[in-house]
Amino acid sequence: MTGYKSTRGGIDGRDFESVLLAGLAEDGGLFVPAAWPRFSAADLRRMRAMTYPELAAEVLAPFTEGCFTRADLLEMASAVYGRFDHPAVAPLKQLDTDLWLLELFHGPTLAFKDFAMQLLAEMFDRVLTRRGETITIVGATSGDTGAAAVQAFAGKSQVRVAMLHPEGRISPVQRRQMTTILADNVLNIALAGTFDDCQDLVKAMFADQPFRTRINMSAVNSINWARIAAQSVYYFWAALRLGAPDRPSAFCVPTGNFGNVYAGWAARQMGLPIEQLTVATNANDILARFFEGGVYAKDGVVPTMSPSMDIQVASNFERLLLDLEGNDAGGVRRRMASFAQSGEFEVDHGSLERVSTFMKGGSASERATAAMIANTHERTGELVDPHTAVALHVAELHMPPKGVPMISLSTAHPAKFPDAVATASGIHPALPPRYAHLMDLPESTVTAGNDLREVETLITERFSIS
Ligand SMILES: Cc1ncc(COP(=O)(O)O)c(C=O)c1O
Ligand SMILES: N[C@@H](CCOP(=O)(O)O)C(=O)O
Repeated sequence: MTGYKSTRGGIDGRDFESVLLAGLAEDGGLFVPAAWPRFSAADLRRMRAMTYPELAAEVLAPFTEGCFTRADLLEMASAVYGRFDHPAVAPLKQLDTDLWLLELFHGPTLAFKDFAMQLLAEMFDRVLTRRGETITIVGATSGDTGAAAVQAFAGKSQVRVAMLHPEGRISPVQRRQMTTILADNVLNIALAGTFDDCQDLVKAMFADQPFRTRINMSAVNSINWARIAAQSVYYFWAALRLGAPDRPSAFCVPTGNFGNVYAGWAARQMGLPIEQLTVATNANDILARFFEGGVYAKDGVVPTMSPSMDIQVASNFERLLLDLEGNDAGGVRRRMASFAQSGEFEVDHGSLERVSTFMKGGSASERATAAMIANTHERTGELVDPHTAVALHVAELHMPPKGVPMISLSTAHPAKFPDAVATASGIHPALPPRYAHLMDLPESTVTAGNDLREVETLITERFSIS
């Protein structure tokens, strides 16, 4: 059975159910599997014939042993991915000889977050019913996680959701996807600050043990291991469609919190032949700079047309760091302490060289992003959102050797960012009919300062938690 440990070394031997419920480890670290399950080439060949739900059950089964059986997973995944708008769930489109787009925006809230969030909602339902417990999910969003979480958990009797977003820094469509769902178990908080401030507050609430216990706090950001596991499935799906395990593939991933690209790293650890993972950032380029020089140094967050990636502190980077440090949790603790104190740390040259053999980084300026939206439409007829355009720009800079397909992840529907897309391409992307009235519906949000006590009080008062 796969057991879980914390990246900071304070916890070992946890099972999936407690990792799912806890979200963040009690020592401040992130949960990772103590050992990676491995799929052989024969296993991968067998997976080629599977539907998306079957594949999800196959990939996730080793991670959920003791909590969910393969049959449970298949039941949940069939329900979840049956709700997606596209029959292929995650369709692949060829843009050029070796360049492909993996569309991950056909779920209920039009972004890749639905892949994991919808499944997490099913998992929480079953576990909480079994245990007779109620939890409070506290999350931070730069737009898409919040929309996906509110949609997935609204109206659930054993879950309350408090979602913090940076006021004025997400698109109106993203905001309205959260704030127009007027459910008693949902609290939207518009925070005076950046996404990083929101995420810091969530971590501070986790560190406030009495508060954490009082509200029975949980997480659905990608700090929760279940998010990463569920997101790794579409890497298998895409690579298998393009010839894995007999042909390697490369991925380019628009990146902010490093969850999505870490899910690709997880797929590679499980035996999927991924030759290259490219980390694409916008002007908030802490990760791109890391891959250039091995220094991870925080800078101010600047607003861009790809707001979901306006992030400087990439939570999941800590998971990769543990692998780079050769599983030395002490090294992770020291680096994270240095980061907390001075806003930076450095890895040694050997680690950087090792990771650079298969991980590349790059960033796209606002001008390059807009040009990529326009060019892609002109060349291929595809209208892409700004996050997808960032990835396509960086993919062009780091194309793998000829014959290896580069799969660039398309993480959001262009209609979530209509102004940026229209300015770049001259075309106004339309929302699907089910969102026809989104811009007319009443909203519910409270505002808050960047203050731990203020936000904690908002949460306990709103949900009448004594
Ligand atoms: C549309 C979109 N693209 C890319 C990202 C970046 O993904 P990650 O935070 O997993 O790096 C996000 C935010 O998570 C997003 O919402
Ligand atoms: N871009 C994200 C930020 C949070 O990412 P997560 O994957 O850790 O939940 C968003 O859209 O909210």
